[in-house]
Amino acid sequence: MNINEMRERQKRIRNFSIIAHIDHGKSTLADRILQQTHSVADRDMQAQLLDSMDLERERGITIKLNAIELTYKAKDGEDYIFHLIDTPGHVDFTYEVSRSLAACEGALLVVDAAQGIEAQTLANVYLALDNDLEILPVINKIDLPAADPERVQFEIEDIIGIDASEAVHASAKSGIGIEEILEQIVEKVPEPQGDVDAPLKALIFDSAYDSYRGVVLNIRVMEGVIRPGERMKLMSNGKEFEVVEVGIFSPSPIQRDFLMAGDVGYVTANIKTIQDTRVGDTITLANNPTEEALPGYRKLNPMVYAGLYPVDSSDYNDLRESLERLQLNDAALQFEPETSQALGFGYRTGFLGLLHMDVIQERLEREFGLDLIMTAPSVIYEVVKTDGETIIVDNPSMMPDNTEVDKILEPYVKATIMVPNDYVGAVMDLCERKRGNFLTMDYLDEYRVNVVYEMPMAEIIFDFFDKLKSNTKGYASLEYEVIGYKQSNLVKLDILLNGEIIDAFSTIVHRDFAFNRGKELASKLKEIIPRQMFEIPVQATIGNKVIARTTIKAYRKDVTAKLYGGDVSRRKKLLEKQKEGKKRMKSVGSVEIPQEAFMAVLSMDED
Ligand SMILES: Nc1nc2c(ncn2[C@@H]2O[C@H](COP(=O)(O)OP(=O)(O)OP(=O)(O)O)[C@@H](O)[C@H]2O)c(=O)[nH]1
Repeated sequence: MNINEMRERQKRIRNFSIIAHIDHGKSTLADRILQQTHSVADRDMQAQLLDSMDLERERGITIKLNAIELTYKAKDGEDYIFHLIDTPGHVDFTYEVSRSLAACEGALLVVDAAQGIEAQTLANVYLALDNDLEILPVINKIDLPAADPERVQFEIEDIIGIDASEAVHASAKSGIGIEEILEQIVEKVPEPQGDVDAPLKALIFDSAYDSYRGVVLNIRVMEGVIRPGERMKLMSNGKEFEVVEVGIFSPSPIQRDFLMAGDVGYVTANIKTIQDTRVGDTITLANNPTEEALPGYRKLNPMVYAGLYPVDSSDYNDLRESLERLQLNDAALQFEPETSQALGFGYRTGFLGLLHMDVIQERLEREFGLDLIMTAPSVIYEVVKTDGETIIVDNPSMMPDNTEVDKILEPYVKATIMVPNDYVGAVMDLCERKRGNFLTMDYLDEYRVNVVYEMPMAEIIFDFFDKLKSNTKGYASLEYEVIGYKQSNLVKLDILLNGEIIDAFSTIVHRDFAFNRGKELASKLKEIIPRQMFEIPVQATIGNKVIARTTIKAYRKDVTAKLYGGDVSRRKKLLEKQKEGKKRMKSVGSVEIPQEAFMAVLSMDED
């Protein structure tokens, strides 16, 4: 294809993503679009094709980026080339959203016709507006009896401030409005602007590792053309590689002769070391390089830290390799070696939030076959010692002795909670109990209120989100951003089993909560830790002071003994359950501790 043909082709490219709050129907709509453009034969159509990982399918959330090329024959008779770039919907993954938006010119904004706009929708819309994207509102689920598209249309205009008069009324589920959406993409999403004749400038927006092809880079070409056989250069480190293959996903990979300005596709170049490529980096050509790299991405720092330990210590190296793999396209995941007296060798691992943490743990277990113990998550504390030195503590067991601590500062967030009128009282109650300071409250319309609190992040990462959902029948939505550090009256709470401190159980708590939390934790552990051959005293302490004590009694007989002669299948089941439970146990000294125990601190009901 010559340059002029490429310029003609470029006019028919449309790059867009779909932004939506969780559950508003993004994946269902993406599937419909795929179906309508005949990218996938109906019989191959698995529900929710874009969510490629099993894990995503099970959880029903989208956590990895995906880009798919589709061909759409529009009413004007032309074939258009669509690149649909998927984005995750959860608050932890905002950074991935901004990554994919940087590769698009437009975005479909999907809003549930019954739920209306939620806090996270707003956050994503602002990201899209920051990236100068054309936003096409889609009011989805109009088939629901509770749908109120007029109200939602008004909301979009009123709250977001964009014109929604041409918002498509759609039902992704029943296939209503899909064609109208496709036509609007052709008409309203701008064609890509980059010069195909300029030196290559391509943005790496995602990557994955393939054992045959090495690192597979997902790129958006901004300017120029890239072809197999050329020498490409990574602008951040100057490393050069020979391009082996370029292509697109449709949704399975299809090789191409080139990718040009405006295209979204993949590149392989025999890149074997995952550390060589970084998401957000710019690719150019070695013999005709561009002068300036693309802006790249804002670097995100982890907010939450937890210890990750292999149940079987011989898996330690595998754990490191697996974490490196995941880090390849997840720069926010960070880790470094750590040693616990109780758990042995592992990694202190940093995450963006609890969901991110959960997803990483599950991927490690499922995709890499590792059995892991994870300790309770912690935020990062700033500790000013009595000798004037300030240290950073991301692991409660590393907190210096009380006598050496002058003051402890903890991260605070500004939490914006969008909630229907009726639940404002419940939300405020909860925020006050979680040490929140009220900031503002705005009525968005006659039904909904934005309640804004400033709160310690530690309270948010514990069980705030679950409590918020249960106290508002699931109607509240939450968004938060870190605003800085504040001094708090915090203490370290230790747990002793058999008279020995188990470092992995240590937590930092507010002094006012410490007594209750200690008591609750001790009695919870008594429930969770199975009885053993001997009696185990459980103590909660602050400094040297014991604030709570319970005892795990020794067991006397086979758990199934009393079922003898009775129902055999039940006995089998019980034994199987025991076996399963075993897998996730860690021997600490002479005590077997199940994974659940390390998370006990997260699910306490002391307040
Ligand atoms: N009634 C009705 N239900 C819909 C419609 N579109 C999607 N749903 C349902 O809404 C639920 C959520 O849809 P998804 O497509 O998984 O939502 P999502 O926005 O992709 O969610 P995440 O992947 O978690 O971000 C599913 O149970 C869908 O079947 C619709 O038009 N009408």
